[in-house]
Amino acid sequence: MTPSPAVQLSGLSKHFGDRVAVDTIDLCVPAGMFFGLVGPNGAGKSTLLAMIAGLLAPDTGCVEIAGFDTRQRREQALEVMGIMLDGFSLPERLTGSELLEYTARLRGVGGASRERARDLLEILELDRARSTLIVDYSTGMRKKIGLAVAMMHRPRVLVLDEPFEAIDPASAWAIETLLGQYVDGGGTVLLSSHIMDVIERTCERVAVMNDGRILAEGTIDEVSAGGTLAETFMRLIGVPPQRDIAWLR
Ligand SMILES: Nc1ncnc2c1ncn2[C@@H]1O[C@H](COP(=O)(O)OP(=O)(O)OP(=O)(O)O)[C@@H](O)[C@H]1O
Repeated sequence: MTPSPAVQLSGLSKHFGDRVAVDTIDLCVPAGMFFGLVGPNGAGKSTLLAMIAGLLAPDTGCVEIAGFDTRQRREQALEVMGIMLDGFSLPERLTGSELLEYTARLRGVGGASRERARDLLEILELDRARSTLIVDYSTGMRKKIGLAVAMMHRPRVLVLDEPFEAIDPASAWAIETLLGQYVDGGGTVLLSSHIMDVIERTCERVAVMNDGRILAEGTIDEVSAGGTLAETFMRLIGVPPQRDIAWLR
């Protein structure tokens, strides 16, 4: 029997007033896939990911995570998912280790929690800040602890909104390796990013989004069509108009 797709979206839409943030999207992310979502600012990526994560109710359509409908079988869908979304608040008065211990208890990780927390803190180079409160973390450190929280219960599907934003190159490499291992072990990653070379290097498939719609979807080679992903992006989205600004000279 073929496994259910990790993420299946059918006719998903979301409006904010007159603005259509997500416009009737159908998308299938197969299990075991490293999948990238790219698009310009305001394309609707965060809105789409928030609906997938079950944190924003769609106006129309449905989301299934590993075969579980996020409305009808919400508990099961949330159980199999790890999420890191933009603007997700963290408990500021805990240290990174305390937050992972707390997450492990909430998620019922049990005896494996110490080893997992140690591995994640080490790989994400947060172990040196073991006793630092989250309120004192840098932006990049907050991203990294958010990723560790998402991974602690070893979910089947990881939904990550811009996990490489504000991350230094060495840490980005560590995160790429970590996510690569997770996918090699059968996990599914769905992430958004503005960093095209990371998407090209890590993802098997990519979707290009603009104005709430998916303009192209396929393997990196299919979507890039002999060029680079950045070139395809510019071709599909268009380049902002350029003009000479006299006062800059
Ligand atoms: N809570 C909200 N209320 C009103 N409008 C919103 C809200 N959230 C998003 N929008 C609008 O929906 C559209 C899509 O926004 P979204 O944040 O999903 O884009 P994005 O692709 O994630 O952008 P970025 O790359 O800049 O993070 C934008 O026009 C945005 O202004």
